[in-house]
Amino acid sequence: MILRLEMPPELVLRSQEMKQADAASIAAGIPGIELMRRAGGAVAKAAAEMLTKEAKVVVAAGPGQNGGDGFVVATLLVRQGHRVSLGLLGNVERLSGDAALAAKDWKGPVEAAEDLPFPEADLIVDALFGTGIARDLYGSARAAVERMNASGRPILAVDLPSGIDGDTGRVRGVAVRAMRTVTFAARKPCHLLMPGRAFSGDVEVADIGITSKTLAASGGKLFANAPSLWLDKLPRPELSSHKYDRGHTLVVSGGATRTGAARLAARAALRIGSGLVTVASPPEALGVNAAQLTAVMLRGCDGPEGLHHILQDVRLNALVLGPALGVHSGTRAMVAVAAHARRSLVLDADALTSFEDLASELHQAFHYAPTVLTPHDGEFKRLFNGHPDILDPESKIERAHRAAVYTGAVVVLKGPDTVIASPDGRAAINENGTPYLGTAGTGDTLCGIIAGLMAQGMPPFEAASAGVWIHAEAGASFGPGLIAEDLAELVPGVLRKLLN
Ligand SMILES: NC(=O)C1=CN([C@@H]2O[C@H](COP(=O)(O)OP(=O)(O)OC[C@H]3O[C@@H](n4cnc5c(N)ncnc54)[C@H](O)[C@@H]3O)[C@@H](O)[C@H]2O)[C@@H](O)CC1
Ligand SMILES: Nc1ncnc2c1ncn2[C@@H]1O[C@H](COP(=O)(O)OP(=O)(O)O)[C@@H](O)[C@H]1O
Ligand SMILES: [K+]
Repeated sequence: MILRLEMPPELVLRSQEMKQADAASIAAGIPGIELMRRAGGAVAKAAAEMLTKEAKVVVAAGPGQNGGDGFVVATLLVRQGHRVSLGLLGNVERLSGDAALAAKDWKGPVEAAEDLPFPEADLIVDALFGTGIARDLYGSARAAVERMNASGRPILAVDLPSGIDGDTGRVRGVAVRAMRTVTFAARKPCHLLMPGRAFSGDVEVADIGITSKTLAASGGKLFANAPSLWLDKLPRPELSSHKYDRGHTLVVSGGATRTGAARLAARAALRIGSGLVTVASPPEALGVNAAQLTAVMLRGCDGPEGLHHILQDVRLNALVLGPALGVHSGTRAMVAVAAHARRSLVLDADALTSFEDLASELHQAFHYAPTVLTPHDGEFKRLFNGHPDILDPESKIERAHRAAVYTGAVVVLKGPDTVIASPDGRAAINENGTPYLGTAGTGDTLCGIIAGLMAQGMPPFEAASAGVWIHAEAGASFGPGLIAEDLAELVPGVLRKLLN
């Protein structure tokens, strides 16, 4: 992964926002057909890179403007000397707007999309549906997609793979499995969210003349998670810094047989730069924790009262609660103590599951202190069980956002496509992870990284986004055989790249 540190944050636009950006560009003087020609031109260029001379290209065009792009691509590839078959879903007379104009330039025959000779193609161009998909595919649309996939030939998708929902990344019945996708002006959520990301192949963003100002005015709150989003807020120790300037993170440990999670989080907090880190341990686990901690400090902590007592020390400015704490009322009471103490807080695992059916106790609970919740899907469902307004949206971004608004916390909804959502409407989608992160204890490490960043003064949305990215980058740099213990040790290498 190449770090592009000076880049502005990369905006991701939803279908409606993209439509608005198209309309604003047209109003500003770029005719719609010109945008379509540029879009088709970019796809034709990508196609040409994948083709040898006089190759056989099969273009499948849909009934909307995505199909219009397909007509432009077909026309350009014929001019370049390729043998092109074009098929349409529906008939040419029913095309409208710019797609109808683009179709006029096409001088070849128009076949039925579902009957195209896909198996004979050197390259298939998928221009069936883009951002305008409105329902699940059936009938001839479904047949065309199934035949395209069954051919085993390489597929280049126009804007997004047909059948994928642009905003959610969900498969609408069936979807094209593309080798490569050329999209326009900005990536759409489906290029980053699963399963759309997997269907998109390599994604390239073509500049079709829509300015970054227009894009920002049309969207502006959804980002691809990358250093450009938070690097300016990543803590760097000053020449004069001492450890107390770099924050003090407290991680609460589980009982005698459940202490590993806290130590994983604590070590990660130390590695990310928290000046001091303390594990708060139940009395019966002090021995086992003491035997395995060195730079991390240790204190006895007997339940919620013990935590309240420890937090009288105002230098303890960030907390991790949840990993291996146990699912019970005592854990809920500790969350209440922590929220009341108004320190930076990361809640994970049992601290979330302990509120199963009791999410209303967390309603607006975190408005007063920087708080990050880090549920995986299962924890999220348990936590918001009985809150269909939060659980039901098909978009992972929307679910995370609603949970953030409900609780007042930044929500990190984990997975291969982790979404970080702030109550203020900002959200980021992470994409630099690796499936090797799916191993016991990596979530505990993530908590420690985020808390350690907040301990150093990083605001919660940026700390969560940076933490998720650094964690994923560390995991990806190791790859096969990764275990949670490796992660904290890989953090310095990632930090070195970011801070140098
Ligand atoms: N000026 C613009 O707005 C530009 C638009 N562009 C292209 O336009 C696309 C968006 O165009 P549209 O909004 O027309 O949307 P689409 O072309 O993605 O699809 C809409 C069409 O498909 C039909 N449809 C939707 N779901 C269906 C289903 N399940 N089964 C059968 N038919 C279905 C709709 O009735 C409509 O005719 C973008 O993805 C992009 O490729 C580009 O040309 C760039 C410029
Ligand atoms: N397929 C995947 N690709 C990328 N990241 C993944 C994948 N599967 C899991 N992860 C990441 O691994 C971590 C697992 O956390 P979690 O489920 O809480 O595990 P644990 O409770 O064992 O610590 C999360 O950061 C998650 O985003
Ligand atoms: K498409």
